[in-house]
Amino acid sequence: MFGRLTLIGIGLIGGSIARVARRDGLAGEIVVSTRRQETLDRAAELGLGDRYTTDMAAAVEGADCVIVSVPVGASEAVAQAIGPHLKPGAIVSDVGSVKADVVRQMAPHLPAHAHFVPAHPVAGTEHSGPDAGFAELFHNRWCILTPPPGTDPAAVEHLAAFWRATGSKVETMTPEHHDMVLAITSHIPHLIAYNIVGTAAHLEQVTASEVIKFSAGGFRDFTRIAASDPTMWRDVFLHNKEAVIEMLGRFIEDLFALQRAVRFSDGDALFELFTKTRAIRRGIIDVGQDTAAPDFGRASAGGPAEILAKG
Ligand SMILES: NC(=O)C1=CN([C@@H]2O[C@H](COP(=O)(O)OP(=O)(O)OC[C@H]3O[C@@H](n4cnc5c(N)ncnc54)[C@H](O)[C@@H]3O)[C@@H](O)[C@H]2O)C=CC1
Ligand SMILES: O=C(O)C(=O)Cc1ccc(O)cc1
Repeated sequence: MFGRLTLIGIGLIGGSIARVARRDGLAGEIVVSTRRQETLDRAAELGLGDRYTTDMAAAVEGADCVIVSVPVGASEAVAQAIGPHLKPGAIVSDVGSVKADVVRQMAPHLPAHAHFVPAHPVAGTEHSGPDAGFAELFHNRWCILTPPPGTDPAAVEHLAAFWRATGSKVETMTPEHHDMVLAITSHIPHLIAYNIVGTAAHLEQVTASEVIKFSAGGFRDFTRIAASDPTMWRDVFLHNKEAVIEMLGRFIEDLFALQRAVRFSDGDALFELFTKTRAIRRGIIDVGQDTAAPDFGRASAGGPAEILAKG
């Protein structure tokens, strides 16, 4: 796929790209670069690359493709460091969970002779660091590309082919649309998990040991998500503010409608909503993962507030 692939940042995502690229021969040479020597040493122990350096400028020299896998708040500093050293025709990409702000941070520092194709593999776990990666992470998961208008179609197709070779399914959209969709499907679920675990931890009448002891499946699932990396998630919320606030507004409206239904014992409204949400889950399991990318324009047509308002 690429002669020389440079990975800047070698945590869960960079480490998973390294593993699948190595396993399936997707790159002639893998150069690994990260900020801290300790992380680089660990990556070397794990055999994730062919060459290792903390000097990002040196790491990208002669690279055919550079993939930046760092917390989104660090994107600008990385682009600044690597921009002047990219070879003509190099593809530069990232894996950030936020797209519009990453484009704003990186694009001004990249030379016109490189091709910038931002990407987001929608695949991950609550773990982080080079040990957390695994080659199968991207298998049958979506990877969203958000190339700026005018990007060389051949470069977009080259990166798309790389992601397909990792096992991903590829979809292209604008960064703004990406950020709105991911705000509701990923960012707000994480915010809710952080919030509910925080609320439980602050309860005065319930001890911490009771929270653990009596946590049913639902709460346990939230604690897994709330164990996600604090730096990464702080950066997601700082850099996708507008979309998160917009979607959070809708979420809060719907939550108030649900509170009202509980207060007034409106069993019919609750039953109707829960029936619809069950069908949505079954739809995801039956077809969603394997066929089309989710269409959130359609899904927003009959939200909880509308269903509950009718009841
Ligand atoms: N964790 C997940 O489930 C997913 C994460 N992402 C995105 O991938 C990116 C990387 O996330 P992970 O691999 O999970 O994180 P991680 O914490 O496992 O790895 C981050 C890497 O970036 C390096 N790094 C940290 N700060 C840096 C800085 N200021 N300058 C240069 N390098 C720095 C670290 O040394 C490490 O190698 C993030 O932008 C995140 O939004 C995308 C999909 C899923
Ligand atoms: O662990 C989970 O449940 C996730 O949701 C993983 C994840 C985190 C961030 C992303 O941008 C994509 C996927």
